[in-house]
Amino acid sequence: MTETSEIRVEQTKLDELYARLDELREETTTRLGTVRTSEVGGNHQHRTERDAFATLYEDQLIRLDGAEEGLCFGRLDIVDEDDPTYIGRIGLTDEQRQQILIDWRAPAAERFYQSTAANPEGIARRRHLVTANRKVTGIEDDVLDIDALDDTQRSNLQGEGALLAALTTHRTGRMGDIVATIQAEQDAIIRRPLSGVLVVQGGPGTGKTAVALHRAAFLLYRHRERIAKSGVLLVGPSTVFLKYIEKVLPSLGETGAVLLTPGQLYPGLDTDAADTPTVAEIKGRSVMARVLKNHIANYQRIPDDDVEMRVRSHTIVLRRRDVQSARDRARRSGDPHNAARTGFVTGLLKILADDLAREMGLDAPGERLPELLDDLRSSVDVRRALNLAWFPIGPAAALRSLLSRPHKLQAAARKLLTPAEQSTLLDQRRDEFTVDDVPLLDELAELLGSAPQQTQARDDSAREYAEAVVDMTETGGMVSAETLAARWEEQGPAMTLAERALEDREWTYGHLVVDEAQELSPMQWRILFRRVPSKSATVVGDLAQSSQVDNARTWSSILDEFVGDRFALQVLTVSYRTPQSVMDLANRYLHRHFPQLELVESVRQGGSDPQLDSFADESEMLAALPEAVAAEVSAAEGGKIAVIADEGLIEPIAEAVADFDFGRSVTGLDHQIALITPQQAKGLEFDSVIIVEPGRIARLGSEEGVGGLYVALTRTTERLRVLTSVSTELTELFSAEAVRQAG
Ligand SMILES: Nc1ncnc2c1ncn2[C@@H]1O[C@H](COP(=O)(O)OP(=O)(O)OP(=O)(O)O)[C@@H](O)[C@H]1O
Repeated sequence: MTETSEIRVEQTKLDELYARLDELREETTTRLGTVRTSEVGGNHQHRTERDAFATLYEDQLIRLDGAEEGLCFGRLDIVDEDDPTYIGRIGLTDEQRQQILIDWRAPAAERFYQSTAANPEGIARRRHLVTANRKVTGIEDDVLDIDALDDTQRSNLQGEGALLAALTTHRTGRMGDIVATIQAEQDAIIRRPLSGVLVVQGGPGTGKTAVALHRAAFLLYRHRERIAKSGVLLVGPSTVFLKYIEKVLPSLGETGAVLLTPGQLYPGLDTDAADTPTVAEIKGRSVMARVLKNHIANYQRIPDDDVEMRVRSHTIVLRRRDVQSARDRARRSGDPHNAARTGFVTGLLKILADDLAREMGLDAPGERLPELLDDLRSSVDVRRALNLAWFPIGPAAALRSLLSRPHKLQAAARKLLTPAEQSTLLDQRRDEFTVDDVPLLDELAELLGSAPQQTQARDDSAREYAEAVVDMTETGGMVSAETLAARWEEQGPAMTLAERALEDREWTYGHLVVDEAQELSPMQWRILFRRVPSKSATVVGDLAQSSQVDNARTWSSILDEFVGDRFALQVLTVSYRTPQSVMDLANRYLHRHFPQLELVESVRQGGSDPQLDSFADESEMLAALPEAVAAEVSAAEGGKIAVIADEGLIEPIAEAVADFDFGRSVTGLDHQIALITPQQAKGLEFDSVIIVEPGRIARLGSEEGVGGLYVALTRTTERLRVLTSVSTELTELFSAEAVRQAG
């Protein structure tokens, strides 16, 4: 058979699958219509069931719609089986309940990704189908067991490299799924068991994010009953990054994940404000947990002497020893500060009521107890004395007080932070909360108990974000009728998984996925494991891209405090993004600073050489920028371009490129050109990248700078251009490159 006739065969199969998809859509739409128009009213149970079914059908429809593009992408010819098996985005059965398409996550699909010529696992041939708009446009075959193929089959081998085809398409500003071309080493990670901590270390572009997202989809599918109710928490470095990846899970039919940045982990707060690296480092240390504990304990104080208090016209005494025993009892309860205060205050009020009764000439309070308690409560002296002894406070106020009052910080941090470190924290304090305050607030909320008023009121941006997540999650989470009914019972119909999770500081998720995990501080790990007490987690990152690159840092040293050595480590070494020519330059740069870190090989051999443009000074460089951008726009042929520069240069660059279709930060993803900092560039990729003034990014070789420049160097899928007005270490590497090439 020729390629065209092979394509015809596959087209017939594809037509059959799409026909079934259409049929199921129609059936589900009819069912949904019937449920929706069924008699309104009925008792609560009926309403609950009806709504549960409506949601089920809506979810089903979304799943079916989501499978429209690329419904079927693979075929397996299994030795000794007459009919081939087809693999797709979802599973389908025909009217007789015969399986006609296997979901990529089902056990039966494993061999599609795992089998190799060395270990064919009973597969004679694996076929990738390239499709567009319900048409088969290409076929690629891997023959895994040549002996198992007959002569005709052997002569019909064809293919254009589905993987390379996928890799060389233009970037769209949003990450897509890789379900058709998952590689065996990636698949092995995706399908690992749910429990325990799995760390995936890999250089830039090795598919860590892709693997983490497909693993989340896999776990939601395979362990739906265990984790769909609680959901998956996915934490990424920035809102730009979350926007970049937000479509992957819905495209896989899964929306049971809540996507947050570290600045959004505390309900009511949504911040990307950053501290200086020195302050962030101190705030991130695990010893801060002890500082905070001491700080709260300091709000439980025994007075130096007995305290005289006026209650109406009487004088009573709050005895020091009574305060001490009430405090000890309250502490022994193990309740958080604000909850334990109730027991503390009640105990003391009883004693004071006895005293007051005696002052009034009564033997005991007796029936007048409520009246006496009212008197005590309305006494300013009593309120002040009890508050001084056990001060009710919320997390935000407690943190502000710790970071702004030297004596409070000193009292809490004695022997834990040096006087110089304490001064650093006090000197650098800011009005707004920062990303590194988030775990401190959460820790305080844990120590204090009930949510404080001031953090319940969400500010507008937080609400908007929550709504965006809710919009996304509401639609496709595969919620069972039972779950939905339970949810209705408890919360009413308006609460979706994401909404509840975002509102509730004590919400616990079924699985945690952390991307760019090398960036997290010990305090951030504490908040994450508090959200996922089962410690079922997929942690992906690259130590080399860290803003705190340091030769001694390993995943063991990062996780030791939380899970000891109980984590599995998988390493990915092949980059699917950056061409080898650019990777060589990035490797060389990295190796200079961190010779122990593993170098990355690229799947894309060759590629155009990175280009360096040197200028006499910064203004000359900025003047030349529009021409460089124009050249990249034309070379990218409609693809995406990033201009990456240090924060301080963003404004002048924005002026220089004002005539182009560009956007800054998160809006950059919706324009042809994104103007971003290395921090914002984390995890993203573009067809072409222009780095402006690498010396400013590298900041004289500071650890943060090296990681940042390495990130910037590895964002391109095609072309890299560097503009500089000062000679730097990177410039030297360019000449080395040229020499190497000349040789
Ligand atoms: N098996 C695959 N098939 C097709 N494309 C793939 C595959 N694996 C990875 N890619 C693509 O390679 C690119 C890099 O992947 P990804 O962003 O997941 O890498 P990463 O390791 O997270 O990178 P970084 O550390 O730089 O953030 C993406 O465009 C991704 O879609």
